[in-house]
Amino acid sequence: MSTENRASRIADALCSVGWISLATFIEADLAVALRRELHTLDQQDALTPALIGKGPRQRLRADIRGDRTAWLDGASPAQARLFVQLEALRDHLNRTLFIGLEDFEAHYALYPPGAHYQRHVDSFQDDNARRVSLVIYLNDAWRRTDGGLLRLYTPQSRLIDEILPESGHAVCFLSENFPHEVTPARRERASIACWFRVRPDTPLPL
Ligand SMILES: O=C(O)CCC(=O)C(=O)O
Ligand SMILES: [Fe+2]
Repeated sequence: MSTENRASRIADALCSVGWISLATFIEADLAVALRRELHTLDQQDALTPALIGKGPRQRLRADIRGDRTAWLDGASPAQARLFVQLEALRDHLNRTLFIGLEDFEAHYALYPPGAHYQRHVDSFQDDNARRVSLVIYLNDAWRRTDGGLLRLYTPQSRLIDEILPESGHAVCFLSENFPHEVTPARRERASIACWFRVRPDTPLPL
């Protein structure tokens, strides 16, 4: 599927049901290159325990989330390739949904065995700039028994789907509307989480 077709499937889903799970968001060789880079960063101790909250409220809570993360800057060849796709998606969503996504931020996340991420929504109490969440998975041959499932809920807390974090797969949803959690992983779990953002203090669409 072309980048344009993929983007239009995502746009259609976001404006109808508000979420989509995609079996192939990035090509297999790009997933391999990104996973290698993530492991190199880990070996260099460049990943830091993820914090929750924002600004002065930020704190470390391994009981809430146990992953280690590193922001992407788009500089390496693999990241540059990914950023072209993310930028094309941002542009497409803006042209079709008129949501004014100004930029995106993306981080690598590595969940060691035993780590999880409690149920949450991706926008902050005092900052709702994040409008679209996209998580891309980088793990080979993931089985349900490996845990580490993304459980996605409706705004009314009904379970919608459980997504396996299999290499190349992605899930995309409206950041404010869909609570979600990562169940405890039984093996190391690698991913990239991205958030497309509007300018701060933009009112929510009616
Ligand atoms: O890795 C996932 O499946 C979801 C991660 C997540 O919810 C987050 O980083 O906000
Ligand atoms: Fe999240």
